[in-house]
Amino acid sequence: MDACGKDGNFFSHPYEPYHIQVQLMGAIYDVIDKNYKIGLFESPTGTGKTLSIICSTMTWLRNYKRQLHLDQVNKLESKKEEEEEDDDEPEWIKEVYKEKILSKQKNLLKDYELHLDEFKSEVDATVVHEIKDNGVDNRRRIKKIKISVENEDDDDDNEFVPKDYTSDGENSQIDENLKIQAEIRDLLIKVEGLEDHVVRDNALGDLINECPTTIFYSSRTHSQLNQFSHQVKLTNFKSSFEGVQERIKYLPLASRKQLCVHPKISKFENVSLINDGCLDLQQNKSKVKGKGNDVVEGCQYFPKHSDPISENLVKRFRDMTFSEVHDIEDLHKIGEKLTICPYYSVRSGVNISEIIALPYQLLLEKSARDVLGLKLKDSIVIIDEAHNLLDTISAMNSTSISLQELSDTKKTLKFYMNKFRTRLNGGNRVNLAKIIKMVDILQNFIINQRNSKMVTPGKEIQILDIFSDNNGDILNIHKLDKYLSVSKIAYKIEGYMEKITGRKSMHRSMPLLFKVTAFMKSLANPSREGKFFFDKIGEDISINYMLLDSSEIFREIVEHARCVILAGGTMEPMEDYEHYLFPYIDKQKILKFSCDHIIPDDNLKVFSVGKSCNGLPFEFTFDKRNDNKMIDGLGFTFIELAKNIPGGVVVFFPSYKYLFQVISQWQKSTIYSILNKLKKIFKEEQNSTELDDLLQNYSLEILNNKGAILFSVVGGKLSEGINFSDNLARAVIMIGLPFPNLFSGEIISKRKYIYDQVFAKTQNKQMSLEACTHFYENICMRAVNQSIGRSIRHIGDYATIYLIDKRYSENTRISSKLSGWVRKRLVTYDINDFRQVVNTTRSFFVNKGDRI
Ligand SMILES: Nc1ncnc2c1ncn2[C@@H]1O[C@H](COP(=O)(O)OP(=O)(O)OP(=O)(O)O)[C@@H](O)[C@H]1O
Ligand code: SF4
Repeated sequence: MDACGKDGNFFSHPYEPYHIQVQLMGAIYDVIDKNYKIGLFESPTGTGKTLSIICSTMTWLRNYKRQLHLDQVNKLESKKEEEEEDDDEPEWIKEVYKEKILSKQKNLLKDYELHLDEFKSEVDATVVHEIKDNGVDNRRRIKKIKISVENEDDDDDNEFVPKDYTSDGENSQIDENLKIQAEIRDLLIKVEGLEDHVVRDNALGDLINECPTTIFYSSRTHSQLNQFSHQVKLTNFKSSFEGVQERIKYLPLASRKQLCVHPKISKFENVSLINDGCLDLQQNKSKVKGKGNDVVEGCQYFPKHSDPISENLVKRFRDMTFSEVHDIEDLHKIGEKLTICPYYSVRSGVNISEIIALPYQLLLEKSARDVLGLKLKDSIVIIDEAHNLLDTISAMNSTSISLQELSDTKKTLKFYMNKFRTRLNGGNRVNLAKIIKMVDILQNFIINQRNSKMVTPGKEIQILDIFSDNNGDILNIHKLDKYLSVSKIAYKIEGYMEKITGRKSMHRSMPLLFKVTAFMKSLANPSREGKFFFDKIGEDISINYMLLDSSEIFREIVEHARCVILAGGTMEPMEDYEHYLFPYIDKQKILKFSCDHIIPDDNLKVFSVGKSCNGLPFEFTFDKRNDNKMIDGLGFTFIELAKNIPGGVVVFFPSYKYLFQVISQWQKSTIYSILNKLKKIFKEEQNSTELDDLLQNYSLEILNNKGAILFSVVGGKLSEGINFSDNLARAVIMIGLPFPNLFSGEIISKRKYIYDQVFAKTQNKQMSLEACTHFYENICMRAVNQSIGRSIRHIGDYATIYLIDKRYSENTRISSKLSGWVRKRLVTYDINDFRQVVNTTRSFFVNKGDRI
């Protein structure tokens, strides 16, 4: 039970909750119920955080809804009394009246639940399973229907030519009157036998949710969101009306990348291309040559508002979605089955939902929220894996372009212009020429600055300087920005280049022309809180635009929501969120809670190792880390540890470069081969795509032999999201402190910004410098906490952690920034006495029953 007597039953937890889960659920409930504005929660991975979040928020919501119903009845009753003015009705009549109003609402919910029951069996029996079991047939059907669209591989490349453009942007209106071919729709209905359903009155669901509060759950990756859906599936909550079985109304939202069912558009790897491809389809009536000269306008899956058949399909989609808890993949299948676009159809469920799960992008961007119709007012906003939230908001609003990229873009644009010159109207030609000119201006600016030795990382750039000796101006950028948005030219050109070169630009995180487009948009609309500056990537020079203050973007969410909950496995140090994410919030309105781990105290030991086994001090600072004697000392220390640790050992290095430097040094002597014999060495490669193979081979080695050692990099592919339970990591070793590069343009700009902000407030140099140091250290320590949290995954798990650098023990500010559950298990001993580390390690594992 928590301090207020709430236990697992109160929260309808599907398991017997761990002690810390009860505490966490109680604290989250309090944030919502006691009108805190912000909750900051750290719950180590493996402690069932997701269920704690779901159970506490849903319990509160259902309690709130019950109370809301009673309040509504009381309000109506008082209104009636006021109108009738004589209040001498007996109490029992009032009760009957109340009962009557309540049962009306209750019956609505009951009817909707019964209505959903019908869909549930249908979804189970026909959609999900049929597609799984019988996928080939379904896919073939869909292929057949869309054959005309597939055949649009026109010889004359029409699809890559933008629609005629005029400068007043008259083509910018999305044509709302696009018609989805009636014949195709009829054909689909015949194939699917949907007539019965579409004529059914599906309006029931529209009425059932009068609660103004929705729970928004947001996480970074698609797999985290799916994991959340699976945890929601495990739960069941007390209904908001006695005697009615009330389902959780759960709606997962995603981008077109996950939800587009168009056979061609959905094939693009890159979300920008899918977005523009979809919008382009809707903007342009694409005449398509197919069998029987079919003409398809827009996307045939796009829901059409004035078409009753289409509207009914959307409602049907919504009810199938709510018939049980579904994940994104299910929604995709339901959309395919109903031949209605899931990306657009999900919006019909927004007002009924109790929990909406969505990726960061859709929550954090105002335009995305508006398009989806998400109302944050009075809502409970949960941001999971929130340790990178500041960086994520900054990255979402930052852009960059390098000299090399500008040069490649110019070549591509010129090539495209030559190819399509005769088919581009005047408006397109003029604007493409202007884009080339703008690229020229940027290129020349960088080259001139470089030649005048004016380029240093972090050096601020004023937009006006870029345009000072040329005739490009800000007005032009605004016009170009509009052209880029309306014409979808980046999509057209990238699509064409991919076709002729076979080059998969779609595989890049962002195709080049989209990058240039995004950068030009920043030039056109820089935020007050953003800055332009130079940076260097090897020999290449870039101009970066970075949002330095994320709090303004986040402010609208905080101000509208009832409360915002930031949760994560490693949230410490937490002060950055208060300083840089919601500095305007009164501290009294913030509740912070850092959970212990579920493991018993003696299942984890943490050592800070200040000296090697041969007595050399460990200090992996930038200046000292190249000392080969220290690197050899590290090797001997590893050998000693490897002799005394069972199973797998995961090691985190501060960078790939340093990892390879250390290995090549060890290979010069016998260190590498001795260690490799004790535990086979595996290492993460910077550009490797074969992570699964690496992990599988590492696991197999541990299973079959004496264990293995895995070298990886902080911030690399293995430091987040991958869990090393049990024998996969009996030890985690952290080498040094992974500070980001102090001389990168990004860090220089951020530190300067923080300094200026603090100085403006305090006029105190010392305090301003300290704020910069804290900020810099916090980035490092969050990364340390994230990496070392990989090894303990469940209540019975046990491991040791070695923090290899004397600064971990000598600098108390550093050790105070370790996660609470790690800090409290730091072994106190003479850090210069390595024997003690070895002996304690040995007895730790012997006590656990391991054979060393
Ligand atoms: N009290 C409990 N008893 C048994 N199993 C539980 C309990 N609480 C949660 N679980 C289950 O344990 C599994 C692991 O949960 P896990 O710790 O990974 O969730 P999490 O803390 O949200 O993880 P992460 O921080 O990695 O997102 C889940 O399948 C969950 O259903
Ligand atoms: S309307 Fe839907 S299915 Fe059609 S292209 Fe757009 S996202 Fe894809």
